[in-house]
Amino acid sequence: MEIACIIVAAGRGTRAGGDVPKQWRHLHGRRVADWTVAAFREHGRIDRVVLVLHPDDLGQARGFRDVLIAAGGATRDASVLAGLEALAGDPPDLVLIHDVARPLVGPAVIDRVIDALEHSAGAAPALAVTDALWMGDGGRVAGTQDRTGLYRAQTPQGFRYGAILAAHRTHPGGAADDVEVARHAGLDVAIVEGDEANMKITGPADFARAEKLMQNAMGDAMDIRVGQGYDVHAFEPGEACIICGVPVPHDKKLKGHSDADVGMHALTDAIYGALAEGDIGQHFPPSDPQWKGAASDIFLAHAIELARSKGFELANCDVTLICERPKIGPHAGAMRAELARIMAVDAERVSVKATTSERLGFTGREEGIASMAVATLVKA
Ligand SMILES: Nc1ccn([C@@H]2O[C@H](COP(=O)(O)OP(=O)(O)OP(=O)(O)O)[C@@H](O)[C@H]2O)c(=O)n1
Ligand SMILES: C[C@](O)(CO)[C@H](O)COP(=O)(O)O
Repeated sequence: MEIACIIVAAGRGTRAGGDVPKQWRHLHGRRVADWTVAAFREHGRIDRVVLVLHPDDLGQARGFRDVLIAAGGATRDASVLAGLEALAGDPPDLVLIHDVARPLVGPAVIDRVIDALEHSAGAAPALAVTDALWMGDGGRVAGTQDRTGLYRAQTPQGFRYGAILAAHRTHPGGAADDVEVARHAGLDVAIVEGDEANMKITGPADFARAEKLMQNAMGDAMDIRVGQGYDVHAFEPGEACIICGVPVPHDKKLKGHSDADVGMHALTDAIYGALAEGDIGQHFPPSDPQWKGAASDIFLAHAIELARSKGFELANCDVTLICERPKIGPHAGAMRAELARIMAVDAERVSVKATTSERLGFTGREEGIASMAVATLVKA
């Protein structure tokens, strides 16, 4: 049974406000979209993830690995249809459709939806309404509404792929969700238990609520790991050194099998160290010709993905570069930003600093650069 997930992320988040659409704002150190994508990529039963982006946001696609990107439409249902069409060439058996704005979706809700699809053409999580319901008019109560049998709908909403594709293709548009589209096409939809934590970030105040829920989820079973890394590369004739992903003009370059990015190598080793997963040489042997001249972001991205696959997030990292020259200070901000981009974390969690060795030893003689790094990983 092949299962795909479509995450719709092409909305503009007008009700949430802010300088950027809500899916690109940070929550507990990562973008909302990163949390949502990770919830499905790290769920063992989902084979493929499609992320539907607004055409103006397609540049964000490079921040996601092993995710199929589709361009969304002007409405939520147009974006869902774009995601479904992106799978049509190689159709899955089942598809789950989820709002990017629900980053706190947990594995149990996803499992309940998938399990219900064994016996139903559609299944979706919901919570029974427990508050009294009123009609309002001009700030006054104008009537009451019986809440019996009423539910608050959540996502992911799951369906047999062929049936929901056909339903969306023929729907006139304007549906609030995919259950409405499915029911319009005569499909039966089962209700499974939702989760209060699976809230949708809609208004400005929802960020604070989501942050609190995220902190609770992280704090429940705190598992903290610390790792250190150390690396050295010698100079050779050249015009620039690549350090923490940033080309720094110099009258020498660093010598190595890859791009010799001494800072990024130390940080990568710190992450492997925190995971007790050996070191960079074990994962990317220098004897292997495919890593010759490789950009070191591959190594760092691998280490952080390994951490995430084990349920860890980077709490912070600190890289120290030891050299007389080139001067690191003017480039430290760009280095932090680049390391943060590769690891998909907030730059505020990434430190890059430098020191000299007071002209002592090999760094003092300007024969090369040394780097030390520390990384802290936290498991939710
Ligand atoms: N044209 C659209 C509109 C919405 N969505 C997605 O549908 C989900 C639910 O929509 P909502 O919370 O309303 O998000 P926005 O449309 O972004 O918010 P707003 O209505 O406040 O602008 C979100 O994941 C949103 O990105 C989409 O993919 N394409
Ligand atoms: C699909 C949905 O999340 C179900 O609750 C919701 O209807 C979509 O968001 P919107 O605020 O209604 O656009």
